[in-house]
Amino acid sequence: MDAERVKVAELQQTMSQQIAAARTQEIAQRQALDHASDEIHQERRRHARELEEKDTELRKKERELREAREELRAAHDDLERERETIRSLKATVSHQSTAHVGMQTQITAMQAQYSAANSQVDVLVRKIDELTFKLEDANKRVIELEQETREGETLRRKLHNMVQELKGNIRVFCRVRPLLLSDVQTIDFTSGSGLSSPDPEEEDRRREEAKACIAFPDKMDHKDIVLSSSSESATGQERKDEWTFSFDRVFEPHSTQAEVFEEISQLAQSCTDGYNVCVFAYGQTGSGKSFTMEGGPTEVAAGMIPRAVGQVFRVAEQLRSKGWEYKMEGQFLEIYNETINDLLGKGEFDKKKHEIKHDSKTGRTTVTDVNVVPLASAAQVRTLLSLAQSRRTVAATLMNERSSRSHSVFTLRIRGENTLTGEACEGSLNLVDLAGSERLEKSGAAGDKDRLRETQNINKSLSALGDVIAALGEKGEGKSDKHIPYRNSKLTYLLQNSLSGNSKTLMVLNLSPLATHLNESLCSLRFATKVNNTTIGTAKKQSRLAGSS
Ligand SMILES: Nc1ncnc2c1ncn2[C@@H]1O[C@H](COP(=O)(O)OP(=O)(O)OP(=O)(O)O)[C@@H](O)[C@H]1O
Repeated sequence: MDAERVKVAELQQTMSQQIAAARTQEIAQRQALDHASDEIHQERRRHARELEEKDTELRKKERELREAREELRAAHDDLERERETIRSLKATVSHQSTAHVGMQTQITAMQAQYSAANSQVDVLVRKIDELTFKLEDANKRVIELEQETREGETLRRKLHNMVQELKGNIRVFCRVRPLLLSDVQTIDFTSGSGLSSPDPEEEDRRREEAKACIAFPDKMDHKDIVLSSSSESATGQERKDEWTFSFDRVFEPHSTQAEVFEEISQLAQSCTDGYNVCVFAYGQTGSGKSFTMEGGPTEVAAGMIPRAVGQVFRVAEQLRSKGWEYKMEGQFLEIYNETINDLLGKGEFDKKKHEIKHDSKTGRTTVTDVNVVPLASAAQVRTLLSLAQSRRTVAATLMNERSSRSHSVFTLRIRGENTLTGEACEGSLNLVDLAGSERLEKSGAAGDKDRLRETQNINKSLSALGDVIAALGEKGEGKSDKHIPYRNSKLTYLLQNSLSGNSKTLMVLNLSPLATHLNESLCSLRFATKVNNTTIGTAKKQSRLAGSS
């Protein structure tokens, strides 16, 4: 038992030792376990951390992958676009290549052209040289021709004046005006057969009856006019009378203002050559003097004054290229009852007393206290003319309700200087509308004191004009000491320098076509014939020609 007990005690001890050893081992193992558990825990934490890091990294990689994919897509798109651009560039390049080939061909062609043009240029340069040479030659010729033209112009002036002089210094034109409606009405009125007839045949018959028998037989040169009348003698026999007159030119009733002016234009031109030109319109009241000289308001109806003035301005302008510079001035006077009125004056009536002065040295005539207007254009002259027209003394007579009872004298003075040739000239153009030339009993003036005085004055001055012309004619025929009665009337005294010597005169005789005016027409024709037969100053003409430059 004790053995047992010792055994048990030994067992117990062994067991206790074992237990203690087991405990120590357990503690050790536990410690090892704790340690291992710690390590596991740490490992886990580390692993978790690593996992987390990996996760973060993964997410980062995924984001980067997404971004990379995005970029890839964008790059892909870019690439597509680039490809597209490249495709289009390739197309352009191929197009350009084609164009280039075309251009190359063109360049080759152009080069060929260029070299051809170059050869042409060479030819042209040679031609230009030749032309320059010719141009220099031509320029020299132009200068020579200009010189010749100037000399030709001087010669033309000489010849022009020679022709005018050969025609005679005083020329006479005769113009018969057409029958007017008012003429027929006047005849109707006096014959008492009613003022207007609706019957055209009756109208024609009356027109024929009203007309004087006037014929124009010279259809070539238009120089003759024949008046005829038939009457019954006391014994009942028919008596026929015929009168033939010849003038420088006869104008029939249908003649236009332009046709009349054509004949006068050369004469008007003389004043730009330094001559005094005088154009008179002569004839009984209502015969068409004012119509001839002033004319109507239209271009076609414009009379000799506006046409002559227009021509003078035109010629002056043309002569400018030949070195001529002209200055022009105008005056417009009226002689009424032997008194001078200034038609360009300011007031309603001209109350000033005007005197006529002649400068024997210069041959210039001036009238004191009258307006002399510098003229710059033909249009300005037209304005002056209408101003003067409104101021003219117009009085009624039996024969023409707008009868002008005064002489009107329009004077255009022209001074010219040639800067190239050194020539100078001074001329004047006098356009005179004479008062009606009818006799006393016809004008109905006999019963009216004022009209009687007017008519006497008109007749006095017209016969003074006739006397002056006749005396000038005698002087021209050799009576060098013949006295010329210029002072017998204001009209002749005013026109003294334009009627003699260095002057050219034209008288336009105006005739009425009416049978009732036949006697008056015959008187006018006889006066005009006397004037037409006058030749003035032949000797003077020659000396002027010889001396003129
Ligand atoms: N050639 C013509 N063509 C058309 N009408 C004309 C012509 N000549 C004159 N007449 C007309 O005859 C009328 C008288 O003419 P104008 O007034 O010119 O006469 P006049 O001789 O000047 O008269 P006065 O001596 O009274 O001034 C006017 O109505 C005018 O228009």
